[in-house]
Amino acid sequence: MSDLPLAVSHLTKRFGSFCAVQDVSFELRGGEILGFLGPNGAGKSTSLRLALGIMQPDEGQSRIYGAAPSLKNLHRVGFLPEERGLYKRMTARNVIAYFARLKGMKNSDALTRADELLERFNLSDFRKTRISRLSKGMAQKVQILSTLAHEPDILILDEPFSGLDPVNQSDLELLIREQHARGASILFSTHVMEHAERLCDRLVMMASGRKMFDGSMQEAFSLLAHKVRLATLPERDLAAEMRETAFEVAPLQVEEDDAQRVWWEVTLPSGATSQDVLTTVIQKGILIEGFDPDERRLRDVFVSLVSEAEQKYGAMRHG
Ligand SMILES: Nc1ncnc2c1ncn2[C@@H]1O[C@H](COP(=O)(O)OP(=O)(O)OP(=O)(O)O)[C@@H](O)[C@H]1O
Repeated sequence: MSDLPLAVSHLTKRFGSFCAVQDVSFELRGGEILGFLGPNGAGKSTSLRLALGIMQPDEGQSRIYGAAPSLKNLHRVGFLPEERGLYKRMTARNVIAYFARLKGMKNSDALTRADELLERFNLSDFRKTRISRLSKGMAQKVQILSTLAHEPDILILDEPFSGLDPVNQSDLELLIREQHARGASILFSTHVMEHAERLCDRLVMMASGRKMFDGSMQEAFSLLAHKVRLATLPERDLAAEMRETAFEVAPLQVEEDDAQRVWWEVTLPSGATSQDVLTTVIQKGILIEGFDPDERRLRDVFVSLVSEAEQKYGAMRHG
């Protein structure tokens, strides 16, 4: 039996002539946090439903610890679906305990666990409040707690951050880290790159129904040209003076700034570091008046892959 918590291969799903998911393969490895990224309509939720056997693929297969999804192995999974919904007339405490019991916990243990989780996430005052009386964000927190109350080995969270305020988003990040620390393998989907940047070991990026990237955060960043910004005194023409080097330099701002500096953007060849740029500039006797190291963000990788997918595959998705 495979040790891989989740492995999907060549999943394809069509709705009529529309291809929601096309030949998608990826895996969730033991003990990792995997970010599942993609714009609206990319096929993330459909892929997760296919992965868990909630929906059947037209092609391809899914394996949870080496076996097709079944009641037996789904006990090891906590799934937060995209569509939220809890029994509105039940109290927060009972709803968490109910889901934990469904996944095999004893009633008394399930209630104790519900109390612990509600306390831990500042919802103790609401333990006897019906779901219908909770705010949307609170109800979502309760739903997330219901997903993980039975301490599953695998957590699959579809857009867990959406609809939460910044404080609750931080609480959720903490919760995900705690679940990771106890050994859970976690996959969460999001459009909010910052969460993925802070939490994930690896990323899978979807766009236009296809997998566009699968790799580490570092590998994602290496897809982008690495740039730094440098300021010089206005009399220096850094672009001209660096022409014979491996660095490509372009003026960033024609006007002098308040400190009478001009800014330049330097594109680094692969493997070069910010330090290499500084060394080269200093060796040329150019005074550096300002330095702004590259802040490559996942958002940039995302935008670039999404536009590539739309150009390549956008039209092919329909029929
Ligand atoms: N049951 C369905 N019938 C028809 N089309 C569907 C169905 N489910 C999903 N789709 C379509 O498949 C595409 C992918 O949807 P999916 O919900 O998987 O995307 P997503 O990446 O999760 O998007 P979002 O981030 O907006 O939730 C969308 O264009 C959607 O309209």
